[in-house]
Amino acid sequence: MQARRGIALVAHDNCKQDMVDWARFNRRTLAAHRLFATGTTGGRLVDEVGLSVIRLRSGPHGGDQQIGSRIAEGEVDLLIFFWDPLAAQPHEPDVRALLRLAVLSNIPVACNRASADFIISSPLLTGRDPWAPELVRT
Ligand SMILES: O=C(CO)COP(=O)(O)O
Repeated sequence: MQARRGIALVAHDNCKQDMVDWARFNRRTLAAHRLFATGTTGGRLVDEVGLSVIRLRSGPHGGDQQIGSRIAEGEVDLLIFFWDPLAAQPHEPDVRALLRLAVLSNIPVACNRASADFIISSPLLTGRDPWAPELVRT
């Protein structure tokens, strides 16, 4: 049984469908952890994926800063943040501050699906031992 981790999920508007699809695919693993999300992202994860999520404010209204404070308090162990590289955000300073704090706190951060796939398949999250005898081909 894996330890229950705090996972923060955040996506900018053009990336929200990606986040929903990714979370749906990884629903079982995610559901075993304590999930935090910014407002709109969290709403979609609750409504469309059926996950239980601690919803904070919407990003432009302070949600990124709230996630940052949860990181500073040690409640968030990893951040999945699908930020949009093609659109300017009105709350860009908050986005930068969140990413800065995540790096400073040395928690894993995934900013796209490929990285998120690596992190979510970690034995630290799945509880599956990759060297378990039944998984090792001889
Ligand atoms: O803006 C965001 C992250 O910077 C995300 O906020 P929402 O999930 O409320 O759209």
